[in-house]
Amino acid sequence: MTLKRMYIDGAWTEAKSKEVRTIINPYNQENVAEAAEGNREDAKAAIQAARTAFDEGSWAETPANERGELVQKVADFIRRDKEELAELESLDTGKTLEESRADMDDIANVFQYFAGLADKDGGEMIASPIPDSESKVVREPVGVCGQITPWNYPLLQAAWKIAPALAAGNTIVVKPSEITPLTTVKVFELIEEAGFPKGVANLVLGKGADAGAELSESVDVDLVSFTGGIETGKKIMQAASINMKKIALELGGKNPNIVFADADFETAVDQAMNAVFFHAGQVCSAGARLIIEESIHDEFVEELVKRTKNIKLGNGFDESTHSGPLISAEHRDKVEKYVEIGQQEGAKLEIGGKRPEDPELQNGFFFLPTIFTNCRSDMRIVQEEVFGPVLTIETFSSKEEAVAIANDSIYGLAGAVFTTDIAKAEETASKLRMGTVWINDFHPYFAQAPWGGYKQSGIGRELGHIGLEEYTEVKHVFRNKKPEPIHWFK
Ligand SMILES: NC(=O)c1ccc[n+]([C@@H]2O[C@H](COP(=O)([O-])OP(=O)(O)OC[C@H]3O[C@@H](n4cnc5c(N)ncnc54)[C@H](O)[C@@H]3O)[C@@H](O)[C@H]2O)c1
Ligand SMILES: C[N+](C)(C)CC=O
Repeated sequence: MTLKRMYIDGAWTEAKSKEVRTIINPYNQENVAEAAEGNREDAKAAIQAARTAFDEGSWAETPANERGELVQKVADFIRRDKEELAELESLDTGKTLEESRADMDDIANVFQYFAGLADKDGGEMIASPIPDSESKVVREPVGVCGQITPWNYPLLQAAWKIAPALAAGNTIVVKPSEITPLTTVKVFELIEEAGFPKGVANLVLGKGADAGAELSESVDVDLVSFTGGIETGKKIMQAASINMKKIALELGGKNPNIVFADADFETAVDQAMNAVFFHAGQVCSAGARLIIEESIHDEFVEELVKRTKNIKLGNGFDESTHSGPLISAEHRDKVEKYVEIGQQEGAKLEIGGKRPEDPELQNGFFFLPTIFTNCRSDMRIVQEEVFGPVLTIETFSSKEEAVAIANDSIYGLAGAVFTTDIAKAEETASKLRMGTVWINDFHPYFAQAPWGGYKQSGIGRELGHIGLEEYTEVKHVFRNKKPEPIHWFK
């Protein structure tokens, strides 16, 4: 098995400690790769390489269209190597190959989008109120960016950070989740093939508390962008204060899905299933809180339960599989614990709530799709992010009540409303305190639209033109066209 290595200052390197981690397939726990397990020392070397490359200046000063051309090459290579990348992603995460292929399409689009944006902002002239002066606003790269990513969408979340940061002229150090590094390593091979100058893009592998913490603490890092859990996000925010580095945090969610009685029944049931059970619920924006109008509750639940019985868990490489396993034994323990909590709190278990008995699934970290009714907003199972295939169902009898329940959360990542009354949909959407609201749909995201959370779901936005702006500093340049003494101090 070839060792997956780090990419630091234009060279592939093992961990200074020589430590290695075995990467497993969560479907069957088979070893799929060995990866260098970096630590703080490796992260320091990567930060130093990025610092030198930035301070030396040639990357930031490379014409923006040329930076864009290199980023575009990565998009092209991802399309060329799509199948290999998709297979690696499915081996690493257990997600279905179909999902991984769709992720690779999205990822290539993200690189292409930011490649195209690289040279579109030429700055802005300001109407200066001071006679004989010129005032302009320009955007410049922030500097060295630390980028820390999670395991659920390993390459997608990395792409949302790598592509805009490089297009804007920053230098980067990426640290993927230690349990799912394979596609990020592969993309660094593509970055090398594209011909980025040495030190501009660096990859460090290893645990969050070591390599990741170094990225958030180092005074040589100017910006840290993190996608992951809320508790880690708090640590990163605190560590970032050491040198007031800029922060971008994409955190968790406990996302409401409001279904009015006048919604198209078939669409709403189908989408509610997909909202919560897609990728075994391991999606930040999973529709884990179904908030349904009382009058259709019983019929809706009956249909959901019927369809949930038919979800086929299995190997992501098998075309008949609907959903793969959870990522790890530890994560499945967490999901199980929440199911226990839900039952203790008085929620009614309608289906699931345990591991499958199918002998073929015993080596994987599988958990049955689970539905709870009789839920209330004050329950932990409703408030806390389970990040697994667990749906809670609450009811409402007025649109005001639906909004109040939906907003009763520390999170504000995403939510949806299903109704055939467009005025009601728009009014409800306007009252939801979330970064993304879908009307009669769930889950769409794309390179052109910003993504991020209100409240404790995060700080900042990725994607869209704002996703590029996050990687820039704004500078006002004022020029006196007729300089002369002002004689304030005589
Ligand atoms: N908002 C979004 O767009 C979005 C997208 C995907 C996932 N998520 C969230 O991610 C979470 C699941 O991912 P996870 O379990 O990998 O999250 P996590 O917070 O455990 O880990 C995320 C990354 O942070 C690193 N890390 C851990 N401790 C660290 C520390 N002290 N300092 C620096 N880095 C550290 C990890 O090694 C990993 O690379 C969920 O909460 C999910 O909602 C959010
Ligand atoms: C942001 N998204 C939806 C792609 C992945 C969240 O986990």
